Amino acid sequence: MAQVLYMALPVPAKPRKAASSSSSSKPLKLPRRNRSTNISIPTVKGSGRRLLKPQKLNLEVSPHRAVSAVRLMRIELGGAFADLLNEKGKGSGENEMGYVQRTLGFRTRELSHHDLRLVTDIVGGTIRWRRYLDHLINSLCHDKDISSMEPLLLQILRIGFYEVVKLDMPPYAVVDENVELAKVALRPGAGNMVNGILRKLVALKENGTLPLPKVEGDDRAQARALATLHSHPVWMVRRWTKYLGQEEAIKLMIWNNSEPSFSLRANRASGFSRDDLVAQLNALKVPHKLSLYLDEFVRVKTGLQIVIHAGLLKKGLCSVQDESAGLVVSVVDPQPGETIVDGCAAPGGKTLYMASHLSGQGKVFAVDVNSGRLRILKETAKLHQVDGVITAIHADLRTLTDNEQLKSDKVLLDAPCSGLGVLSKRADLRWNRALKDMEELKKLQDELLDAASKLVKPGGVLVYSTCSIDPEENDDRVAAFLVRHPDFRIDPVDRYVPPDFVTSSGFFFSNPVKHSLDGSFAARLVRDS
Ligand SMILES: C[S@@+](CC[C@H](N)C(=O)[O-])C[C@H]1O[C@@H](n2cnc3c(N)ncnc32)[C@H](O)[C@@H]1O
Repeated sequence: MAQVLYMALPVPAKPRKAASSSSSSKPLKLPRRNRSTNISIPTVKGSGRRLLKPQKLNLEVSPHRAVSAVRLMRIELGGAFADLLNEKGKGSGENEMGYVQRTLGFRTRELSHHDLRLVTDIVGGTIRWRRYLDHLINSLCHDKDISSMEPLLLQILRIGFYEVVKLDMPPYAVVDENVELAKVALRPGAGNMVNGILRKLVALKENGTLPLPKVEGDDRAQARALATLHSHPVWMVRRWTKYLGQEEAIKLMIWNNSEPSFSLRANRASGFSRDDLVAQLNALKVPHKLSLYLDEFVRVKTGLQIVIHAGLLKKGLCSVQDESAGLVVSVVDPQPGETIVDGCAAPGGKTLYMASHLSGQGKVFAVDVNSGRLRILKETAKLHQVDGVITAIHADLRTLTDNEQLKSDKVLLDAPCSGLGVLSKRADLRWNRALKDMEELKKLQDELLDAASKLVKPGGVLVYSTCSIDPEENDDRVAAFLVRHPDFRIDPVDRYVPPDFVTSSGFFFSNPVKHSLDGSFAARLVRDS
């Protein structure tokens, strides 16, 4: 009965062993004990209680490390999206326990909100720093090539290395906990190996002799060293060094590796003002700052989990939306009574914001080729009480060019892009992009621009936007478009966004390093009457 109660109530964290900042030369001894137990876990389903079949419950392994290791494996092997927001639902702690059970062979206690926060930090950080961590692991495992290492063992090592080197956690606790995880989830020998390697790392760190590369030699060698030191793919370092210079490229990588901050947009279509949002954030004790640029936006550095758990998003009172995305909508400048095509609309961040500007008069045609993402858009539109002005269209934009009914005052093309402007929020993205993607993306962007232009009424406006900082996806696409479509001209955006965001060509550009926002781009193009 005591164990049943244990599952039903929030469980206090396992008492930590005394942390030590010095690394003793003695091998770390782990107490021999029975680490798992078979118990029945009662769950409440609907109105009746249902007894699940007995599950192996492990009370010794730290739950957030076990969940982090399994999530990292899923992301790397299965390509699962790094759900850094950790909303309840798919990818959340609750569902994840099933993956833990299947992967490790045991469950841990359920995750508390604090555990979920730790999972988010560890998973995000370990992914961001993967190249750097792997370099260190490789250097310390002379006899083992990490590409042939068991996937779970590698993830446990990465977590331990990240905690020691980047989180500066007490080494004793990190070694002890990760050794425990490796022993229980793999075998005692794996625990011994983790023990030996982590202890070597701790010693090197304390002596200030981590084996890191020097930035020297020719351009290629320097790019390789920087790529390791700042944990990015070499091709990105080379590209940014070419476009921005080495100093700015380094600043950008430092930004991409920093903890992301988020903005919230109060949904005025639900009658919820920014003052209302601020009052709620004060009540929840979530630190925040008003946006300097947009009336409905508030910046939140920490405490997003609290906002999510308080249900503000689920009630449609606000959205998580970066100010840079809000400023793209400012470039569109939606007005009541207008018809607007959002050509690549899902999951709908900009559609919903544009719709909220229409005050119930006008129409947004939200087109997207991805039915799943479009479904999310439709559901959120209802929640945000703007579904009356939104018509969702499941189609490839390139097939809609002859549709007279869609000819609109304004067309927004928020094109599929590399996402190189949002790497601080999308920790996994840098490893999922390749240089060859850029060529395919540019071709798609040109085709979509051509298609979008056919839906603009004479005298109407086409806004082309991306969440990329790469000139080849931004300025260059616009320049190529204007050559193909001499009936369009640039309308400088200085009437729509603060001067700090206006480029010399009259485009909108948010620079992550300069503005502390996601990187995004928008060009406003007017069609001849
Ligand atoms: C950058 S995302 C759009 C984000 C969206 N505007 C927002 O603010 O939430 C690009 C979208 O383009 C869609 N897409 C890609 N190719 C498309 C095509 N040929 N026709 C229509 N939509 C397309 C993708 O499914 C994806 O949802």
